[in-house]
Amino acid sequence: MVGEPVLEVAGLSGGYGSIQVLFGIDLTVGHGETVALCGPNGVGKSTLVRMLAGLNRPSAGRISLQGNDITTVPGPKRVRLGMSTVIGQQAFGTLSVRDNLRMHAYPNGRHEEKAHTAVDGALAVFPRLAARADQPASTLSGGERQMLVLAKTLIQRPALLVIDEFSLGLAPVVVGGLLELVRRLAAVGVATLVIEQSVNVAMSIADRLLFMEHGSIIATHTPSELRADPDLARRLVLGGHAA
Ligand SMILES: Nc1ncnc2c1ncn2[C@@H]1O[C@H](COP(=O)(O)OP(=O)(O)OP(=O)(O)O)[C@@H](O)[C@H]1O
Repeated sequence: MVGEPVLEVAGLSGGYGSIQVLFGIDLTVGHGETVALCGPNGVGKSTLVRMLAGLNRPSAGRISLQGNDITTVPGPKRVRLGMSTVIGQQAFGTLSVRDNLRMHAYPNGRHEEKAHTAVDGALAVFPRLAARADQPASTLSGGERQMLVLAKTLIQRPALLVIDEFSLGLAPVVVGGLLELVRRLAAVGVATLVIEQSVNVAMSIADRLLFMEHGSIIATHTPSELRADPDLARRLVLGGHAA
């Protein structure tokens, strides 16, 4: 790991009512580190993200953010403590791209001039968004909407960024641009946890890949370990379906 953990999850369990989905998840993400969580459909990746975001309560275990126990802290307060969660491509459709970004620039007592600079800085990273700055967010394509969500995180500068379904449904060229942004965020110290179906995409971005099966993390590997043993990656991705 690079540096001290920004996110520390210990023994996290839980699910939906009487249905248990997660069974004792342990993981850490360090300062400037990018960790990818991979695994077949239905193993509990999104459930874990929902618990990190404060949308679902775990039945057991602990979540710490920068040394603070946030297990029972409500979602909005987690944002104030430095966690930014990207779940779906949320945006306010009727507002323009620029106004969507402005909404994230005003909190934390920033004055207007600083907010403008933050918005312009985020738009400069995404020329496609800059060209559409005055268009309603509802008119953006899926990839452009993902860019908008990530541009917001550039403004927020979270300590921890959690991205669900990082590349789902996006063209490779768009994914390439998003990978570049996550690398930039890592370079300025942001800890990132990405949920990613494609092991190839995960290997191109992550320092470590965690593989889940049936609500547990069953393996942790670096990209170089996986490149050295392509069969290992295949077995982990296929999970219980491997021959
Ligand atoms: N609201 C819910 N109520 C009951 N069960 C749910 C609910 N949401 C998800 N589940 C179940 O929890 C399990 C884990 O789902 P989850 O969405 O976390 O998996 P995932 O690993 O993110 O899958 P995918 O890659 O397909 O998105 C699945 O069996 C799913 O059917």
